[in-house]
Amino acid sequence: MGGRGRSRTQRKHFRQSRENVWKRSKPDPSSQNPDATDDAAETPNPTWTPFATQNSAFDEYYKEQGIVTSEEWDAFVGVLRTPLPASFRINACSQFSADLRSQLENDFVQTLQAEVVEGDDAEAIKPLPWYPDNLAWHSNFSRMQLRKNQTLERFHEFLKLENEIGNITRQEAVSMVPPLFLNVQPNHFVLDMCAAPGSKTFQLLEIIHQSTKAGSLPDGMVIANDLDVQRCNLLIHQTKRMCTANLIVTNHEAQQFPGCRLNRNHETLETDQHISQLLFDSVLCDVPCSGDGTLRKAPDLWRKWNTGMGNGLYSLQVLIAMRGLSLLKVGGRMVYSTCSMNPIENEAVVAEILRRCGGSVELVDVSGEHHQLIRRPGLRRWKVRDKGSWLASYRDVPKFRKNAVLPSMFPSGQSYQDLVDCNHKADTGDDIDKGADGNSESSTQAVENSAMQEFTEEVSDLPLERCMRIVPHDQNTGAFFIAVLQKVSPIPAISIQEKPKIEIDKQCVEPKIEDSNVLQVNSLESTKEVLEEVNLTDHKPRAEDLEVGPSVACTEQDSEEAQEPLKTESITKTTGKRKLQFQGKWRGVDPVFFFKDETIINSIREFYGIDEKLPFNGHLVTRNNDTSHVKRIYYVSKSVKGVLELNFSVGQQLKITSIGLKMFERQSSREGSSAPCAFRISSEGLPLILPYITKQILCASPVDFKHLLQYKAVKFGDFVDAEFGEKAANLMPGYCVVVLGKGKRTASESLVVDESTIAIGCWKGKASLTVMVTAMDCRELLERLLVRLDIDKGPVHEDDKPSSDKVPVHEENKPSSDDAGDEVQGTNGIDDSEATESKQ
Ligand SMILES: C[S@@+](CC[C@H](N)C(=O)[O-])C[C@H]1O[C@@H](n2cnc3c(N)ncnc32)[C@H](O)[C@@H]1O
Repeated sequence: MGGRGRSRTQRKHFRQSRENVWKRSKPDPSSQNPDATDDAAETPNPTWTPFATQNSAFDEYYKEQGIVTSEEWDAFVGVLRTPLPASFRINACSQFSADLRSQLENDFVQTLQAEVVEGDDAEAIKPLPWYPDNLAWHSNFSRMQLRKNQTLERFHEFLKLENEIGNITRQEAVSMVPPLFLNVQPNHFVLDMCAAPGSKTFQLLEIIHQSTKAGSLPDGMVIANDLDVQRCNLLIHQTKRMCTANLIVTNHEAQQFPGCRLNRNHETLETDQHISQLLFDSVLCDVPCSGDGTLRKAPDLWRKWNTGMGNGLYSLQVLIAMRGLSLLKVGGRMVYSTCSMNPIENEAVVAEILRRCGGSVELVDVSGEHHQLIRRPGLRRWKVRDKGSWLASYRDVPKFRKNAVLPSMFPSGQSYQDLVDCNHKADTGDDIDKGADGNSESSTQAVENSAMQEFTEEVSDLPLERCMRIVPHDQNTGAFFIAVLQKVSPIPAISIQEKPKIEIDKQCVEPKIEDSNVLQVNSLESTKEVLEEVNLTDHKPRAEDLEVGPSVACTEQDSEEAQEPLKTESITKTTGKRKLQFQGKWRGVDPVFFFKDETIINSIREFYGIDEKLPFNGHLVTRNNDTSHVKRIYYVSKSVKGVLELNFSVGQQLKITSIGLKMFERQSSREGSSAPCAFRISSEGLPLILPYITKQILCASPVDFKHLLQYKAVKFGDFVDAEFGEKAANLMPGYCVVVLGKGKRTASESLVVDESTIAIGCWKGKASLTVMVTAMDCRELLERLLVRLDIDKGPVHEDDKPSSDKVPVHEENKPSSDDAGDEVQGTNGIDDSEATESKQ
């Protein structure tokens, strides 16, 4: 499973208004820097001037924080000012992962080396040493070079195509690190709290699926959540390439992610309920951040950077991380990560959550894991900068800034009063260990001294050196911060003394960084205090998110009612065919229904001869309760089914934007007029269902399979293997599956499906077979087959040689797609455009 998504690109929906990173259309005199000329060679436009890759506030800030030594400073900023080299990852679940790796190792490594600038001894491309199995690669070409340099075209085309298909993912090297430290297992329930655009979700799914056999599904699952709907769509598009039935995409504020806890009454009622609340084995908390670790990719940030960006996000980051920990099972791991270098968004957040969890959460020492990854220890001392002043302790915070600068942002995590109290305790001898000499007076004095010391330069007493900071000049990457946390016991009931008032200095914070590291200022406006584990009250949805029907103000009562899914059906008068419109609980999101229409299910099972071993009961869902209008039927794994059942029992607390694997699609009227079954198998669903299909399936010789991919439609009489042509002619009209045969007498071969089996969906028309695979997928599959089977040079087996009356199909005599064209709406007419089925 996975990595064989045959989806059509719908990029236009997702193109962000992101500025092109290393060029600027209109010169901005205020930000021009005559010294920053190092990227000028990249552009063909002589009037182009590079970004000002300098910001004195940035320099002052990070020099003072000491994230690198003063001797290293020049090397550090020097690398930050150069474009980021491209990196990518082979999808471990792809059928072609070994082929792709071998192509990189044996072909591109050599051919691309010629393109490396003379005198530069760096490798053109190389595997990232810390990533398992040579699956992640670093290239010394920037994205711009790949786009502009014609001799790199073949490699660039390779990256684009394989990325689109889902065989590789282009991803920043450092962004691949957090999932590696999560220790995810195939049976894990994983929560990815801030998941869009989804590169780490994809990695997590790969791990879940890593040892899955053909036709089976892992026990684990991933819930990928993001606050931003548009970005959720991008995430759905990304993860569709994975072809997984083990994913739910949700759209919540992560700090209020619902716990879906069943109350006791429910529990007694639903005796067969397997899951009684949402708790996860692993949580990825890749929070929104200021993103200055991405400066090499987004140099525009040089101009925008200011200290308010990090300070303003601190409270939200703490809230999200706390929510993640409360949803984590005891014994589970949570990785907290940012692409920011700022200690306020990093060590200060980690320190605060450790304090709040009071020993129930440990910061894990991962220095022995993935040791080839060069990382620096986390800081134990830092300062806060606010409104142009350096603050060494909370004592230094002016009164009017006390709402914006919090005690917990400082290394001691204490307010002045806390320290005074602490000294007082020391004075009275409470809670203070006697000194080794038993001299309490000297101990008290020592504490006082240390408290006073902290006023001048605070040092955290937590083991923050266990955090990891990746800096760009260590291994030619972006920057990243990672902390691995383990929950060792339930989080105690603590009263949060510090009520973090989320106050953003809007003058300081730039609200738009249109990148994967988006700063979401608006999300903060509705942020509330996180619910502690002990009072994990059921999540109350935001009123504005609830579907209450047109022009009805949402009252508290409405939202209560909305918690009862059955009562939320409302009849809406529409002008179209559909009079009855079932509204879901969440505004703008189609509701999820278990699909139980026996007539349709039986007709599908019967038509394709689907073995009963593939369970349908409770595994099929739709986004439309009107079965006569259902367009798509999705398949969900057992784990996802369990979560869905729980979600129904708790009043649909989860706002689900996407769920499961698209398995069946209704034939359009043109396609389906002559087909006995109204549904075809979707290309995403084919790998899962393939081992269970016993009808409408044929095995083609490599030559005939190649011809299908090349010509898209082949007349029955034109197949090289006449027996295959005959069998194809005898199929029922409509959708069918053609498997690439391995043996000699392919058409009569008994079908054995395993992970390496390659199959495509076709349409059986009156006179021909027509492939139902996108042009791009055909191209990619052909390329892979040519490499793997060496079939370009002619028939693979002697017996397959065409006889004089079985002339192979050439371009000039390629079969007309007359009959197929009548029925198939564009041979590749697979419409993947909708993330959810709002138009069903
Ligand atoms: C650093 S990016 C995540 C990158 C992602 N993990 C990946 O690897 O592709 C942060 C994400 O957090 C989302 N976000 C911002 N505020 C949020 C909130 N309160 N709850 C959930 N997501 C939020 C943003 O929309 C953004 O997509």
